[in-house]
Amino acid sequence: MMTAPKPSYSCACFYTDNIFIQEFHVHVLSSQGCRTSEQFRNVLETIKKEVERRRKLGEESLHRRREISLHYKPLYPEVYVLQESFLAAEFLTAVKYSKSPQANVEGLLHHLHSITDKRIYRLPVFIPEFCAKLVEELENFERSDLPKGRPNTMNNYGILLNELGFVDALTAPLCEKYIEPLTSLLFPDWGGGCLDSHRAFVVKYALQEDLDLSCHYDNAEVTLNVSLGKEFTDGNLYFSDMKEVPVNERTYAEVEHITGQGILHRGQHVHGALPISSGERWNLILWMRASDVRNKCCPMCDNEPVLVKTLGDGDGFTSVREDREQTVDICTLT
Ligand SMILES: O=C(O)CCC(=O)C(=O)O
Ligand SMILES: [Fe+2]
Repeated sequence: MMTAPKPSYSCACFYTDNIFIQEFHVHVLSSQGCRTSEQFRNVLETIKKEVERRRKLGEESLHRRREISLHYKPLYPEVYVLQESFLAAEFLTAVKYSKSPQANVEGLLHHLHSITDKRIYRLPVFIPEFCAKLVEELENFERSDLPKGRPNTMNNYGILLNELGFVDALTAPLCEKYIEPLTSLLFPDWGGGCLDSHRAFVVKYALQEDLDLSCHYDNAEVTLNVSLGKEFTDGNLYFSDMKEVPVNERTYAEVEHITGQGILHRGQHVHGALPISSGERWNLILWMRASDVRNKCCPMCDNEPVLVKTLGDGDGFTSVREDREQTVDICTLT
């Protein structure tokens, strides 16, 4: 029996809510108002443009992917295929422990560094040589005149790794074989044991470009953020609390970047990044999704998702009913 490729879905709130207004460094819902009519008009215009951009996102991404696969010549083809030699020894030990029959969270915590009591964990992930090569590869791509998809409206200089072909042989096996054993112990209550898709991108900060990242939560159940270098000062991450904690009750913890080391946190943990004051900062971000969790409650609007079929990768929602219909259609044809 043949099955068609699985359709992708976003929640309808992607086309109405959580739109970042650069001028005020805030995310707004389409229904929120402003103080002056001029502000309101500007905000409306920004929202209109952003909604338009989001609607075309899937199609444009597929177009870029095709162009890149036809015309881009990688500098280091080997960085697209995960090898254990890219991974830090401490990471491999933590993964091995997590896969062992006696593994439990207390035991795993001996292999990680807990940052405060906020369920934020640091551990070495990549060896520095791999980080340097990956950044060089991405710089090479940046120099090409091929089209580039940016991660989101808060980040204008990062790169979407799926468009370059990094998912199948690098980030997917990294998530499935190495990260999930850890997250299933650390975040079982957030789908850490049933992560089934992810969005992979790099963020880049430099003096004439983006310097910092406003406070936000991710469209993810669990996030891994790995520092890739290069040389920079400041730019620490900061974490407050889960998004449901009232703003006046939130406390903040700052987290430094160390090349090759990753920070694992819950996607709904509110966080941001302070401005760098010199150099260039690159980080690999994996927004990992669990359809079991998000199918019940969309992490961006906190409602049961209203599924909208999208081109491209979608946001990790699945539809049991549609998938069944999809299989039936093809069977009828063959
Ligand atoms: O700047 C960073 O390293 C954080 C990036 C981040 O939080 C995100 O893209 O979701
Ligand atoms: Fe984030």
